[in-house]
Amino acid sequence: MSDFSCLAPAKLNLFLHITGRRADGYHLLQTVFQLLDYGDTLHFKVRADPTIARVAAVSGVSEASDLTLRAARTLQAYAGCPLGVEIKVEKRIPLGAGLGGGSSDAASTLLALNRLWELNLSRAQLQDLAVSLGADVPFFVFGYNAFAQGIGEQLQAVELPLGYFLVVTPAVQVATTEIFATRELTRDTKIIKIADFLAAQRGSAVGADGFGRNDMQSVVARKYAEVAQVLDWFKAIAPARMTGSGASVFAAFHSREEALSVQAALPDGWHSEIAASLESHPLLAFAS
Ligand SMILES: C[C@](O)(CO)[C@H](O)COP(=O)(O)OP(=O)(O)OC[C@H]1O[C@@H](n2ccc(N)nc2=O)[C@H](O)[C@@H]1O
Ligand SMILES: Nc1ncnc2c1ncn2[C@@H]1O[C@H](COP(=O)(O)OP(=O)(O)OP(=O)(O)O)[C@@H](O)[C@H]1O
Repeated sequence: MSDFSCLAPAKLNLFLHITGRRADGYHLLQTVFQLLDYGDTLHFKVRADPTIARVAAVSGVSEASDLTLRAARTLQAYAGCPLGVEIKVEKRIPLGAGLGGGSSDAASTLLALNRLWELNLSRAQLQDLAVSLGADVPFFVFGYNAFAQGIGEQLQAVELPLGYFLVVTPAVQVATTEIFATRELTRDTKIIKIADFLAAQRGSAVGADGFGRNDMQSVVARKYAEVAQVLDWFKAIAPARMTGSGASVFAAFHSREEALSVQAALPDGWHSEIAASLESHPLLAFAS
């Protein structure tokens, strides 16, 4: 069906610090987002009438909550665009895994339709629209590996070393809202300067393992035994950490071979991917 197809890449949070809370209840974060070369594939077919439709449902995602449709409708209304689109998502990024799948699908929809509908909106305008779709969406529109603050919408590009990530996703979906609402969550981690992270990373391993932590990890591991089990397994093998609000856990390696050898040792039945780091969103050149 497709006029245009593109990747909606997954992300990792290399560390995730919760430093406070806004008056509206949203949490203030400091995090480094790493783009991966693996993700969903989106297909778009522009329509001459204003209909926005999905060709096939993503399993477990209702029409009303589908972030690709919400992104397209938000953009159409903002720009007063008379055109429509049919969208098909080939889903690879597991749901509720902390890999930003829905957010990335939404951002790629904004970037692709800005070009396909010939709207010429600026990146800053798209980022403003993005935050209304979810806290992780502005990062994917920004399109570079980034240090993020605020609720994730204040972004600063960072150069990260190239590397390979083994991402293990237990068979549970973690609800981000539930974890942010947990009373025992640490919400007062000391504010860092990005220079601290960059200095720690210089000359050290990819993924800057060791720098900072994921403040949601202990809460998620207590609630979801499957996540605790994956973190435990890695203890004797390689430094590993949860991404976002989980459930995925990742470890960083210098070569694909190293990642493959650890993957080969995983217990039978565990779902895993090996992904390389990506410097920028593949749609950036197309969308601007
Ligand atoms: C955990 C992260 O993935 C880290 O990158 C993000 O902070 C979550 O981003 P997201 O999935 O795009 O989250 P959203 O869909 O915007 O928010 C889901 C819910 O999580 C809570 N939420 C989210 C982001 C944030 N900074 N503080 C929050 O308290 C809010 O209750 C919100 O209603
Ligand atoms: N295209 C989509 N792909 C995945 N989830 C979607 C999509 N559209 C809407 N959603 C909804 O968003 C919810 C969160 O999905 P997602 O996979 O992005 O979570 P996540 O990886 O934990 O995200 P994050 O890292 O941003 O917290 C899903 O449970 C689903 O209801």
